[in-house]
Amino acid sequence: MSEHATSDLPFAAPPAPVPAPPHGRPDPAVARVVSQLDTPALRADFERQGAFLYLDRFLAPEETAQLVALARALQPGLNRNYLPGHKQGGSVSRHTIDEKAPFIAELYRSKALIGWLEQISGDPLQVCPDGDPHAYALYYYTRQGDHIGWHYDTSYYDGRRYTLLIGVLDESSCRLDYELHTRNPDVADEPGSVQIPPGGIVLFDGDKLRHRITPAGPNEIRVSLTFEYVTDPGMRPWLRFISNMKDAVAYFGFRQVFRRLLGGK
Ligand SMILES: O=C(O)CCC(=O)C(=O)O
Ligand SMILES: [Fe+2]
Repeated sequence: MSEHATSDLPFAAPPAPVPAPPHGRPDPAVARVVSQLDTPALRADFERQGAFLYLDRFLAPEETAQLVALARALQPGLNRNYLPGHKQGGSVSRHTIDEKAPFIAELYRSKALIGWLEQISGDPLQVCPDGDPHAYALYYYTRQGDHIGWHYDTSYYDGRRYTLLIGVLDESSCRLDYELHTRNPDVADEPGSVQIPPGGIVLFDGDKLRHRITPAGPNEIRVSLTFEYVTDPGMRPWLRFISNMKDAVAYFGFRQVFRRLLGGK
């Protein structure tokens, strides 16, 4: 079901060492960025689009460059999955990120970022519990046909689940296709399609946005970073089981998802 891939790198260079963090922490950089945005107008856009927002520019160039360097450095350790008809691609879980790319973990917890997302969504937001391998993760589309079929980012939590996608690398023809308002009988469905440039973002309520990533062509690469925030981090035990199984099979592999339960690293 999964393998460690090292042979599909479209880069000539050998894997780079994990780069040192840039000067300064991500939080002040995000604070600077969001202070320059017209947040009330963006909140209105989010509402009008049924809990969806796309910004082609968000992160500052330094933080974006850091993400690009980390994505390239972590690529050799990714976990590849193939679910016929639904998904093919690679991912790096929050556990690997914690070990090798703490800059990303810090960005995830940035108070300025979470505060801004709360303003846009209108919901008080919390980070996901430590055991959730999906709390923050990198997705890689590096082989021809890598894609994710139509789906919702269903919340298994007791509260709502928001997904923040951050564009990291896009040298691909992949598109994020989506349909707004599908769960709202009073508003007509509204299709759309974007590519997320490095440093751009997409924010949505996972239960409201039907979306997919179209298949990569040959010699293409796309990497996106996903952050998941919730309004209530409680989860019923059997839904936790389903969520863990989905993450093990579709994303990160059993070792990453169940390593705490199994007592391993
Ligand atoms: O790669 C992306 O940008 C989004 C992937 C996605 O929709 C998912 O894994 O649920
Ligand atoms: Fe998704």
